[in-house]
Amino acid sequence: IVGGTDASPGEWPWQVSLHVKLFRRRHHCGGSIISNQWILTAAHCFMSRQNPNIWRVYAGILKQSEIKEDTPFFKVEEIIIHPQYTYAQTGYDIALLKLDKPMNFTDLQLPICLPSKEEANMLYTDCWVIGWGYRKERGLVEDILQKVTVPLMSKEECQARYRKRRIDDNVICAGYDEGGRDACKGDSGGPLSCKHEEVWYLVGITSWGEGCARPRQPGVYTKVVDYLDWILEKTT
Ligand SMILES: Cc1c(O)cccc1C(=O)Nc1cccc2ccc(C(=N)N)cc12
Repeated sequence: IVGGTDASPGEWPWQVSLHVKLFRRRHHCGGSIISNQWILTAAHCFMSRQNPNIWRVYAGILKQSEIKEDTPFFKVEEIIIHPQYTYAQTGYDIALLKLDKPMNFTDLQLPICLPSKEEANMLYTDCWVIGWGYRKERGLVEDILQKVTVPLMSKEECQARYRKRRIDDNVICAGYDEGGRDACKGDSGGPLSCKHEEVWYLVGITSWGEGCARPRQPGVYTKVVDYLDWILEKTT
């Protein structure tokens, strides 16, 4: 996250850290708890790493330094990548992780609501993106979970910013024309959470952007409401 601030314990209880147990600095992606056995994340997190056995899901943590050899984690029973995914810039950047066993909800690990189809065109005005990703383009994984508020923008405005690309219908863009505040590498798969009438909704999944926090280069997020049928088909 570029231009953010430290999150507080229990502020974002649906955020998880996806680790690959092969490398040293192991946080690879974020994800969101949507039920006691399912995590929603980005498909691009799993390119070249689709073997469920190498992944570990850490929930209820605020700092990466809390994770030691004996810190409990959830194993992944199944990785379901959207069948139309090829790479982040062309959309369908969404994946589901089935945990090997249901988690117990606590104050530090709770699900976030999926948006409803009736609210598909809702203009959310209180949206935040979070993660342990880079603070700048040539950065490192952060220790303390970061948060930053970002305004949503229309698809037309987003397409105007990314003239060289076709902006997929099923994405949401968010960011500031002046730049400075955005998600970045390592935040991928994490939630774009929006609060509406005291309830938090999983509106987007951090997917890509040209660099990070550059002027007129907004963050691009998978538009979760457009995948409700796919999510329900796979998780029920
Ligand atoms: C390609 C690249 C790097 O190698 C290092 C840092 C950023 C980038 C990059 O161009 N964009 C990105 C690469 C991977 C995940 C990203 C997630 C979000 C954003 C965002 N701006 N909202 C940019 C990303």
